[in-house]
Amino acid sequence: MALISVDEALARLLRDVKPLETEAIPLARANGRVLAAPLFARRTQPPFAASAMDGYAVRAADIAQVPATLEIIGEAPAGHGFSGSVGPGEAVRIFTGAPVPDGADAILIQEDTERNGNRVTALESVPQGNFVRKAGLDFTEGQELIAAGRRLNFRDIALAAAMNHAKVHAVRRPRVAILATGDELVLPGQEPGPDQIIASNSFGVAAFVEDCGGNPIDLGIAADTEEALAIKIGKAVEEKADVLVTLGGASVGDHDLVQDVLGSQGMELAFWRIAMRPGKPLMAGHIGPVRVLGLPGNPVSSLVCSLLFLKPLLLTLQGAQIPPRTMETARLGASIAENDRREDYIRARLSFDEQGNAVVTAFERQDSSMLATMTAADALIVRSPHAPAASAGEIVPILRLDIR
Ligand SMILES: Nc1nc2c(c(=O)[nH]1)N[C@H]1C(S)=C(S)[C@@H](COP(=O)(O)OP(=O)(O)OC[C@H]3O[C@@H](n4cnc5c(N)ncnc54)[C@H](O)[C@@H]3O)O[C@H]1N2
Ligand code: MOO
Repeated sequence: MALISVDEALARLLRDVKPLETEAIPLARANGRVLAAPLFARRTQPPFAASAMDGYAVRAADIAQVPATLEIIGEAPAGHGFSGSVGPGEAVRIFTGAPVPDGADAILIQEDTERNGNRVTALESVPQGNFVRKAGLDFTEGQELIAAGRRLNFRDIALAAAMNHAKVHAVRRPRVAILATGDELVLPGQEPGPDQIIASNSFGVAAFVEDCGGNPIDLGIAADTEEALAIKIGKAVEEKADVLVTLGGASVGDHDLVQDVLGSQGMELAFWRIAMRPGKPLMAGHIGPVRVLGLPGNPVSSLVCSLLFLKPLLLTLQGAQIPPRTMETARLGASIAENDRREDYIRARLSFDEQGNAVVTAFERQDSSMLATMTAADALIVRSPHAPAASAGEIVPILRLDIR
């Protein structure tokens, strides 16, 4: 089978993927969730003209000539407006966030005054509207402020609260069953046999699923037998997973049985093997409603493929926009060789030169088993198929690893 391009693989993976059902959730649990419907302001903010500073509510005309002494007729702390009206020669002691009383048209900050009993002397003049936040400065009732499909972040949560939403409608989290495969694997904390290693991929992928708004379901480790694999794959269907991620056993070896067993469980294959490094043996398909993504076993391959394929799949299931693969560029810190036919994702360190330009330097060793390099990396340099050799200083696309 020929290798297909990353773009073609993504298109096949996402074909016919529809957003999951929606649910109402408390705002306090909405971080990272995708809005199912636009959010409209349920109130105007601020709801009244408010003071932006601690000081005195005055009539600007009264202090056009300074010094000018005014009579303090009351006080307005936040949460307790002054009910009277400020007349000529009068002022109200006011604090940040309090409603500006009728009659006043400016705030004089306390640093520019001298207080003497219930009189205050203005030492500076101020223009009308000084330090007054008009009603609706931030937003007005009915305004659409957060679009459907937005993955809520800390700023959105604050805004949704200010708009007076205690709950929001979000797409439910995708359920993602994760199955490690291989006789060589034991769980962290166990004592591996002489020919064994610790299973790392399922932990990394589960954390990544959470980062993408999904709920990981750990199916454990299946031994390299058809029976063991069939039981675990059946479990993913039983658990009503939206996605089944298998790890390893995707390549061409005699013990790479995953695809065969998935096939015997009714999987329809969307693609297998792509022109990408790392990640060549990537496979996708579906067993009825369960989307299957077969990630290669090499640890870095499983993580890079998660970034490039699992993330768009989980975002699409949640009705969210998929960001472009690369949005940034950097200058090469050292030359890189010409590329072959596979789109290459090169682990690299980011730094900044004296002018503040981002500089990206590839690690010398790029073996897809090296997790320590993956953690040391800040970004992946993205090399298109057959990209010519590039020298230090040339600008290349990068994919940052430190953003969620
Ligand atoms: N003759 C060929 N051999 C290989 C090819 C090929 O095209 N022809 N492709 C290579 C590439 S590229 C990759 S990537 C690997 C991936 O193969 P599999 O998906 O079948 O993965 P495994 O063989 O099961 O494992 C590969 C490697 O990763 C380790 N591993 C597996 N699962 C885990 C886990 N959960 N945690 C940590 N490490 C894991 C496993 O022990 C192996 O070392 O195939 C190449 N071979
Ligand atoms: O695709 Mo493999 O992932 O190059 O190591």
